[in-house]
Amino acid sequence: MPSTSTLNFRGARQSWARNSSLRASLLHSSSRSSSVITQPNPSPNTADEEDAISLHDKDTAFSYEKRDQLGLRGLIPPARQNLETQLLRVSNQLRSKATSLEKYVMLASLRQTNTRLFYALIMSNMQECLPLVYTPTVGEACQKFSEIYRRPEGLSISLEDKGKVASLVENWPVPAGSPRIAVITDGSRILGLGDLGWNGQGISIGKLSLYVAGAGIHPRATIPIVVDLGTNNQKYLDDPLYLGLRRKRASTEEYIEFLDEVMEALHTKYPNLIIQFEDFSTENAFLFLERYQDKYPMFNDDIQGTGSVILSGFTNAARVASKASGKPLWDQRILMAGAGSAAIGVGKQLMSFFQRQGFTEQEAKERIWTFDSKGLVTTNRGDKLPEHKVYFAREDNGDNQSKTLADAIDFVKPTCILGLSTVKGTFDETVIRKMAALNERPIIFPLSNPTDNSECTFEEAVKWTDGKVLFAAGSPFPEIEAADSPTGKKLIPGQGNNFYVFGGIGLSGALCKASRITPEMVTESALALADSLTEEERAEGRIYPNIARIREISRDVAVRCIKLANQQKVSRDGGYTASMDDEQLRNWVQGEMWLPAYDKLEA
Ligand SMILES: O=C([O-])CC(=O)C(=O)O
Ligand SMILES: [Mg+2]
Repeated sequence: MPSTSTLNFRGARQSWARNSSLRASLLHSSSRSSSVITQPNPSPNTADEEDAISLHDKDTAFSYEKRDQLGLRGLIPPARQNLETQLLRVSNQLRSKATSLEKYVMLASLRQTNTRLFYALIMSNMQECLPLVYTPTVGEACQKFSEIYRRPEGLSISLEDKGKVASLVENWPVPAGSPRIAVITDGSRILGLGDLGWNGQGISIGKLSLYVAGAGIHPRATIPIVVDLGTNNQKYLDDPLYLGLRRKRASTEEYIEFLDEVMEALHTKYPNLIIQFEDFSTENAFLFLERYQDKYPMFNDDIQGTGSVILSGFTNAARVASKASGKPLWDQRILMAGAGSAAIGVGKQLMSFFQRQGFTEQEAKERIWTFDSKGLVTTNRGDKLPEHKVYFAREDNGDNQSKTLADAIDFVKPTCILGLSTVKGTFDETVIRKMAALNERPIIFPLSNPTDNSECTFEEAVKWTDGKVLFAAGSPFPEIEAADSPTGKKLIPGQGNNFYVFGGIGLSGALCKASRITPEMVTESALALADSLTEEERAEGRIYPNIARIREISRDVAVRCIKLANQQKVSRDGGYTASMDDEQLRNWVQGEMWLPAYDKLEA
């Protein structure tokens, strides 16, 4: 093992030091421990002694006996404090920070120094912490990732490593078979912020923090990955602090060859690893999904995860809208502002809403319109459409070439508009008022992230529809109190963000050792999410469940996806999960979810 120069406690004894090597301490792993995964489906969550040490200090929670054993007497303040007291301290510290970015930096350093305390903190207050660890703050953090960098937290695989990726993967400090989930990005389209190059590493880390907090994946069983194929962001290329490769992005051929090597290396080393593709630019997102989905257990979060969550929120919103208008549930017309990876993914998922009600594929497709920067996407508008836009391109528009969204609304008469444009203000007053005039309960989902890119705010949507809107955004917005609400009732904005499902999808794949993440599993995740809304939540006007229940939701999504994986024969757990009834499966999944406790080692 490397030297002990990075020890938190330099004087600690060898036994402690062994687990505090550079790699172990930076990456939350123990090179000795093999407790993460053995056969057939062990709990990775046993908080044994080694685990506690490798997941870092319990600090003042160590008993005096333990301090003696580890050579820590005198290196920790005399007080013995449990997790709750430590939580109080870090919550206060967090609240004392002035900006969201400072809070992000503080939380990241807590994740690196006391992993359990970090997760205990965010799980104890999802509402406050989620926007700091994830959207929207993670967007700013990625933009400045090279500036705020302290220490490595994931794998960086760059073009410089071509031909050596397999040996690079060997450097990841966990035993073979252990990691369960990787999130991989090339940084080329981070949220709605464009090409951030290597700085996209922050999105892999953020998503995996949610995998742990929201789906109970063991922190050590996660691998955040950035593949660095250069960047076309000149600002970074000129910035001396930028930590990525200083070159323009590689050609598509080079790209494919390199990604093939990366996927092969990861899969060979970790055959059960579920690989989530995140924030690849549209063309590459589709390209790699098509290339790998029948070969590896992988999925694309922006195409499939977002599609699933919107299908779920739309289904719940359509039920409310149909009740209010007295029109049939299927009587929906959807106009999407945007035609990138998320938009097409959402469109394709939404088709299953119509197909489940008896529509053919063609009929379902005809209830969906796309609109991009050049106007309504049609086959006769005179430009060459990229392949992914062709599917939803209209042929039935006659002479109509709506150039503005307002024109398109007049033409399409939608019941629902979805914002996937990354352009703030796309849903302006004219657009929103038109939707309110057309519909009893207009469905308006401004989905672009982070908050600054949202097509409209919750307040605007409420104001311009007199509170009639059925709303979900990609990023969080504050609730509107009864006193300020045009309806006299408290209004709660939905957050149609893929975090509702990606954790459950990934968890299902990891637990049943799925050989593939099938499109049907993704659709199942949407149905499970829609079904998870309780009567109380419906009565509160929600179309998505309260995020505080994310663990329960991830469990239920995982259970449904595992059952489908068994039916589709893509699970590879030797019939282990197929042998369980529903309740057994639910309890087993629940038991597999890691909890950030100090457990028996607590003082
Ligand atoms: O990360 C998020 O908040 C949702 C997402 O995948 C994206 O916007 O690319
Ligand atoms: Mg994304």
